[in-house]
Amino acid sequence: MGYIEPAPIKDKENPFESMMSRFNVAAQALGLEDEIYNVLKSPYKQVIVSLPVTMDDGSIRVFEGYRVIHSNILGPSKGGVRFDMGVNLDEVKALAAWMTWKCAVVDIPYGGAKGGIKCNPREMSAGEIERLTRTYTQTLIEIFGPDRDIPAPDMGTGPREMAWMMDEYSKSQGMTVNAVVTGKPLVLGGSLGRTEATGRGVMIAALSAMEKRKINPFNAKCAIQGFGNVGSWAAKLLNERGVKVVAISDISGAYFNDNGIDINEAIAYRDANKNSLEGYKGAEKIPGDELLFLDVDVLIPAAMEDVITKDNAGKIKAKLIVEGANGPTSAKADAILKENDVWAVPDILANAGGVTVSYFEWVQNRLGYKWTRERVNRRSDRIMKTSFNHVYEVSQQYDVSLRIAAYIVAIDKVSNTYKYRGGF
Ligand SMILES: NC(=O)C1=CN([C@@H]2O[C@H](COP(=O)(O)OP(=O)(O)OC[C@H]3O[C@@H](n4cnc5c(N)ncnc54)[C@H](OP(=O)(O)O)[C@@H]3O)[C@@H](O)[C@H]2O)C=CC1
Ligand SMILES: O=C(O)CCC(=O)C(=O)O
Repeated sequence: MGYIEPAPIKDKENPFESMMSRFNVAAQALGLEDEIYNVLKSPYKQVIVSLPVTMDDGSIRVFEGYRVIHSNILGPSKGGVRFDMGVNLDEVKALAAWMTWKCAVVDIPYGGAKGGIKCNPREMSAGEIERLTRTYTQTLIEIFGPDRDIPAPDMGTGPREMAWMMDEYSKSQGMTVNAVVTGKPLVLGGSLGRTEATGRGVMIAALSAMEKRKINPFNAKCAIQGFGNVGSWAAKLLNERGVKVVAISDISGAYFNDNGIDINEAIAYRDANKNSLEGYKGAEKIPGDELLFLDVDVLIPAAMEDVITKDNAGKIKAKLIVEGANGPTSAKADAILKENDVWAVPDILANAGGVTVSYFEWVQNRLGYKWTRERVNRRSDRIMKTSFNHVYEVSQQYDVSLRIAAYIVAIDKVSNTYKYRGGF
């Protein structure tokens, strides 16, 4: 009985409904036909699997796993796999739909998918995680494929899990198929630049938005929630470009230093401290939630969904929110942010650097050729800048927020492609 789940968090907005309410506004602005509206709002495939795994003590535990393919209109579906106790079908459905819109916003030829396993990897040994990852891959072997559905890392997963997935899939095909997942270790065909790609894209989106809002990076203060892959890379890269990062956080709490945190020191501390900032002395420890309400120019939520809600959006002092995480702002908070003239660079634009470099990884695997880091960064920076400028122009043209503009760009692209393909 050691595996009783925590009680669900009450009053959380349903992430799929949150996604749909933005989709509806954008669909209306575009005058989307009912027939296409119905196709785009419905996930194409939703799979729930039971995954029996032998634990280290010899017991067998059954985990619940998911893979949702929201759309394959633009191409094979693409999206990460999350290992977390909060994983549930509505969350995975929302995350899969966001992948469809994200790939469309940055104009890469993928549909959207997402997967996850309800588990707590922090309480599992490497062997248990490996068996779970391999069982998940094996159970969904018919779904995955380099031309069908291509997983990648998300919260709680990384290159290690992608290596196991690639190996398990390859064994089932009797040959090495490295293009079946992205975010792999370099030796298995991973791309230079993928590890930092999402944080790098967040940095480009933040600097592009700061320019439009006339915030000088060299005078700007920034707070970042979440110090995992996305948050720590965004912190490091923004800091290198002059932005003072005054607050960071992880599950252990938030850490504030108005003179600026030494990000390289914080990363080294985390890496030497079982991946946790607990006990970090380079800043004052403050309650985790207070980070959101600090007097900063830029706020980067880079941890999880639904942290900026109708109940706390009014307390945000930042002029700019750049969404490193997927779905950090609930739909009901949008109006409050608009009223207070807080701009939000939405997830489907701001964190698209990750999937962009995943696309480059897949292209390199298929070419059997490796690009230099410089080429990867140059091309992904260009895509992020071009996409930001496009979304900004659409927001001016339709007089809507950057979020609704990004949905307009995405829905327009997917619906036009659908019309050309027809017959779905
Ligand atoms: N990795 C990628 O390429 C992409 C990720 N994303 C999104 O970015 C977000 C973060 O993903 P990623 O960085 O990969 O995940 P990681 O697992 O690497 O990091 C998550 C971070 O969030 C922290 N965190 C979790 N809960 C809280 C909390 N309640 N308060 C403060 N911090 C918290 C974790 O702390 P601790 O370690 O202590 O648990 C950790 O620092 C997710 O929404 C993901 O979907 C989006 C696009 C691509
Ligand atoms: O890199 C990828 O393919 C997907 C990353 C992801 O899951 C995301 O952007 O949310």
